[in-house]
Amino acid sequence: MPTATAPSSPELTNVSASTSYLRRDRCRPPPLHFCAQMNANIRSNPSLDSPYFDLAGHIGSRAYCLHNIVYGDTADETATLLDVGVKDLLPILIPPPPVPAPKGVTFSIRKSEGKNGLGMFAAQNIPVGGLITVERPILVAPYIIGLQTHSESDFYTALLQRLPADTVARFMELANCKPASECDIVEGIMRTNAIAITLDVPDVPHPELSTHRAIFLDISRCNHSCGPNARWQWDAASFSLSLVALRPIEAGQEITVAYITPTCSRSERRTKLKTMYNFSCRCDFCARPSSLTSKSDVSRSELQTFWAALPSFEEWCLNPNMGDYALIDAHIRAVSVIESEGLEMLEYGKHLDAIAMGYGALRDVEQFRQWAWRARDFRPMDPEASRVLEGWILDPETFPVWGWRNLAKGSPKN
Ligand SMILES: C[S@@+](CC[C@H](N)C(=O)[O-])C[C@H]1O[C@@H](n2cnc3c(N)ncnc32)[C@H](O)[C@@H]1O
Repeated sequence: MPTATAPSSPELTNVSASTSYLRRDRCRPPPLHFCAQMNANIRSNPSLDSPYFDLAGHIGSRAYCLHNIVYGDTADETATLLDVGVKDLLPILIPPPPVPAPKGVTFSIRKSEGKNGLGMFAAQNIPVGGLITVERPILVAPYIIGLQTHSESDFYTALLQRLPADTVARFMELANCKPASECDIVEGIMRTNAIAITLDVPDVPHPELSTHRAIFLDISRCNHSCGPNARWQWDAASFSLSLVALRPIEAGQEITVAYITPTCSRSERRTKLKTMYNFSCRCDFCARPSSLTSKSDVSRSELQTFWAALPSFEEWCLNPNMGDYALIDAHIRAVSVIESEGLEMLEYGKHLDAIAMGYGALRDVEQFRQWAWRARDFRPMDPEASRVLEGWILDPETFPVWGWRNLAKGSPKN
């Protein structure tokens, strides 16, 4: 087991007890070919959403500080390396998470057979949409650190030095999937466990990327599944990550998330996971018999293009040549594929909403109520949306698009 002591940190200018500013005087621009490669990678990465990223400009305009966030509602602390503009946007008092942590013990962390180490397991039955845990990060750093003076590992080490010894010890016990030939232990742990979070970025010519890396000590123990039963939900305002059930999870079942978007084929998924996280996936979906693989691959690729191939709700409402159930049937098919592939993480709630809307437009009270309840149950974490939906379920005639399809076809609304 590696020791929890952190080696020496990068050069810092101490300004106050809680914030240190990193010196930029030895900062050199990286070689042109490196900039070109990084620009191409970042601009083409849809999750970073930065089609005009310019590494040279980014580096030239960065000034960072090391700053510990403390919270009013817990004794937890987060050590952050942030662009000074981003740090200045943090509120002085960070509010508590939007939904209070669940009562009682919801999970335990223990050995997971076949999954290289530990995993998170449900300690009680958790309903669909149920909150499993809510956690603050111990450490946050930019996705790309625009200072060439130190290695990435040096920055992470400086952050660890700002945390209590028991927190550092727990960090050092996290999984490391990277070989020593690639990077040191601290960087390996970061690359294995960091979760992408989005922070508010300042509106300047070369903004910091909003995507940052964050470490969460409990949620990091969730293993991957190609049909996960839980998802992460980041709330930037309260600096908290919630883990939410995507379908009912029974006590004792492993809680899993998806490390990659699992709509590609089984072999592509396995190649990605091996390259990025160095493991051969042992999830239940990869373990299905090979006779089911090609059907599953086709179903997953169908979901990738589902929305592009579909007319909009308004088009369907206004076009009497389209069948009354054309849109509803397409969404019901998507729901059934999602359920058989365990992909509720993929806009499942949007399909439920669309089906309820379709039945509402057709003035079918019974079906409208049934699907609207399912849509509500899927997201109980959003109390305001639930309240609005409950109002419509109670009195469907108040639903904003009630009877629209019938109206477009020339029949009366009521
Ligand atoms: C973020 S950690 C997850 C928790 C980890 N099992 C632990 O003991 O802390 C990621 C590592 O867990 C293992 N892992 C996660 N999901 C897996 C899966 N579906 N099959 C096999 N190994 C998996 C891999 O070794 C991977 O690099």
